[in-house]
Amino acid sequence: MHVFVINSGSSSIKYQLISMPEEQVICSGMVDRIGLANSRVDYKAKSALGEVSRSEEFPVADHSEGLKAVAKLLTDAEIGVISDPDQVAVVGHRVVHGGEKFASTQLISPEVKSKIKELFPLAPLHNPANFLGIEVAEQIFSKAKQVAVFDTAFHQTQPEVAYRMAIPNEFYEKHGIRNYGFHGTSHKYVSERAIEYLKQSNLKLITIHLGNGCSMAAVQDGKCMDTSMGLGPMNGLIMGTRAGDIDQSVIFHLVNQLGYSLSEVNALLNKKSGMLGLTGFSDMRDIQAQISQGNQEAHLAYELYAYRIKKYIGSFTAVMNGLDAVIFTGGVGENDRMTRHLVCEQMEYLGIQLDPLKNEGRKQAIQEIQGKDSDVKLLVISTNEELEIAKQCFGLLGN
Ligand SMILES: Nc1ncnc2c1ncn2[C@@H]1O[C@H](COP(=O)(O)OP(=O)(O)O)[C@@H](O)[C@H]1O
Ligand SMILES: CC(=O)OP(=O)(O)O
Ligand SMILES: [Mg+2]
Repeated sequence: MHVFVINSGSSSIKYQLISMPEEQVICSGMVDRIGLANSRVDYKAKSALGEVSRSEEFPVADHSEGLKAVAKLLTDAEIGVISDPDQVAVVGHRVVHGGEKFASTQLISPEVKSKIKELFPLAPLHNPANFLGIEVAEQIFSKAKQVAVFDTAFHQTQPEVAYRMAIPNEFYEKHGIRNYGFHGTSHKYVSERAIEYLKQSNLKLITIHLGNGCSMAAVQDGKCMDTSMGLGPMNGLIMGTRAGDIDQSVIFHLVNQLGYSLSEVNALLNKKSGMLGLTGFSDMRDIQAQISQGNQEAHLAYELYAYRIKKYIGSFTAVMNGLDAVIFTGGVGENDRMTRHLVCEQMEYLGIQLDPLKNEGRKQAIQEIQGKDSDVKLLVISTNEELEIAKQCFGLLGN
């Protein structure tokens, strides 16, 4: 069964065509910088001739054009992997916010679509792009079943003490204001890999997903017990461009004293803060380069970033009354040894001790980086949200 997985972001589309249940990636790629003059379409496929790839730069006005460009590559006479879009049986969509309505993967119907639309205000950077991806895919892959896999679903096992907020009850009861949590597909995927690898299911795990957006989850016996993001994907950890936890008074101060409008505050906290606000760069590789040039602000930003993660490790360990393993994942978690080093230093009290040599380089898909005296396993595991989405689709429709 061919599953085409689409992960639509605000300005990008990541995609993979995966043959299930073999879990074989037939092709993969990304459309980046949608809406700009220098958009880029990347495509990589395995064919009888070996690996083929193509990268093109041309203006891609919107998600519809982006997906059409991808469909053209999929069916290209020379480097394509299918002859007709109808060969795709299922399209799996990452949908960031599923609210309380969706605790599991859904076959997309008009009702599911209208619910996803209702949730736009809760994830304004993500759900509209996800919705657009669904509408365009329905046109291009018109014979395929469309499936939604929600970032929030894995976190629906959180107990009430973790997800309720101390505001009047009616805001929860009438308006669904509570903590939801995001990146659930990634937290689920890496926690399951860790459970398989450690050959034990009753484990207390902390999964740390560090990409552009960053979040952590406390996972006990395979179930999410708490997570660092809340109503929307803004709070918790410091991220590429998002501030994460801040004192709410900052918002009132910005509005009442500094004359900001609410939409300016929103843009400030979502798009201009985090590592970008602290250093002028959102990509950790650029910030690393600044540190090597002696930039003190860049160094301080790294310390803030790691300090926030340490605080969540402490609180999640308290929540679970113990800790067996910490898992680093996402572009930063998988590649940035300095982040892992700063997070793990001076954590002996919690049984965490990093081996600096093992932390240096990545040799295995699942790499252990703890020292010999560490009570807690420290694992670096590559996330694969696309594969997890394909698995969910196969689970729903495979038989
Ligand atoms: N070799 C590396 N060293 C340090 N950071 C890296 C490296 N490669 C990628 N990153 C970081 O990973 C981030 C992207 O992570 P990713 O999980 O792909 O993000 P997302 O899926 O949220 O777009 C980049 O912005 C960069 O900060
Ligand atoms: C939910 C979220 O923050 O997603 P991303 O990291 O893809 O921006
Ligand atoms: Mg991501």
